[in-house]
Amino acid sequence: MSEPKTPAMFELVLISREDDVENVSDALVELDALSVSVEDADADTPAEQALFGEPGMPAPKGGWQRSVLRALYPDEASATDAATLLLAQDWASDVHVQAIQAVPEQDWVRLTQSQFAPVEITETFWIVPSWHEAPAQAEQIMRLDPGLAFGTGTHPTTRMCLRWIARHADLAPGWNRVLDYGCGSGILAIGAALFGARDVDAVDIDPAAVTSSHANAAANNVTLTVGLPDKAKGTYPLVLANILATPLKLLAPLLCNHLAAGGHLVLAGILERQADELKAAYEPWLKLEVSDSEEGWILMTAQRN
Ligand SMILES: C[S@@+](CC[C@H](N)C(=O)[O-])C[C@H]1O[C@@H](n2cnc3c(N)ncnc32)[C@H](O)[C@@H]1O
Repeated sequence: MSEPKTPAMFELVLISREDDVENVSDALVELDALSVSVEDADADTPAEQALFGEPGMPAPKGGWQRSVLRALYPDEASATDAATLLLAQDWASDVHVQAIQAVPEQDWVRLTQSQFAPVEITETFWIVPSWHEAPAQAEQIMRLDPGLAFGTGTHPTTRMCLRWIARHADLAPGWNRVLDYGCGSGILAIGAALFGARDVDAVDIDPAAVTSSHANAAANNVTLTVGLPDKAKGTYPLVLANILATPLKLLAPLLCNHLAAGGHLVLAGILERQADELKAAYEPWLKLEVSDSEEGWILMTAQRN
C-alpha cells in the first residue's frame, strides 16, 4: 500500500531592500503565510555580505542589502492574493515578486528529521533523536529531539560540557548534588544524571527551557529538579554553566558561592579570545583553566580548594 502524499504547496518569492524586510515579513504573516523565511539575495555572488556577531549577541548589522523572502501558502490563489495585497501597500514600491511557484511534494516531517542525526560526544556516548536507531558503538545514550530551548548536542559548547562529564564519570559517586545553571533543554543536567549524579538541579531564566527540561528528563527516565534560577540552593560538588562570556562574568560570585569545597566548576559559551577576561573575573575564588576547545569555543574549568 502506498503512503498518502502531502499535497504540493505554493511559495511566493519576493526581493526586498534591507529597510523593508521587517515590514514585508510582518505583512506576509498578516496575509496568512504558513511560514516566512529570509535569506541573502546575493548569497554565493560577489555581492554577498557577511553579517558577523557573537552567537547569542545582536549582529552589528541588522540585515542584508537585498533579501529574498519565501512565504509558503497552501495553494496558488492564496499566494497570488497575498502578492497583490502586499504590492498595493504604498511602502512596498521597492518590493519585487520574483516567483509564485509550486513547492515540490516533500515529506516535511522526514525532511526536518533527516537534518538531526545522532551526535557523537565520545566514542561510546551519543545524543540520539527519538526517530533514530542508536549507533552500534553507543553504550550510553541520551534521547533528545530539537525543541524550543537551546541544547541538542550539535553546538560545540554543549558537546564540550558533555564530554567533560563523560570523561570525569569516575567522579560521579561524589556528585550527590549537581547544578546546571542556564539549562536550556536540560541536556547537561540529564547528561550528569545519566553518568550517575544524584539530586540534579536545572535552572534557567527562560520558562520555555523549564518546560523543555522537564519533558527531556522524562524521556530519559531521569529525575531533575527544574525551575527558575531561585531554585538553586546551597552548595554543589559540580556546577555546570554554558551561557556566554558576559553573563558568566556577572554570575561569577553567584556560581562560586554555589560551589562546594573541592567541587568542580565547568563553564562554556566562551570564545578563545575571552579566556583572560574570564580568568580575571573568577580570580577572587578560583583559578580557571582552559581544558578543551572546539571551533573557536573553549571550555574553562576549575576545582575549588
Ligand atoms: C547556550 S544555552 C545552553 C543550554 C544548555 N545548558 C546547553 O549546554 O546546551 C544558555 C541558556 O542559559 C540561559 N540563561 C541566559 N542567561 C541566564 C542567566 N542569567 N541565568 C540563568 N540562565 C540564563 C538561556 O535562557 C539559555 O537557555
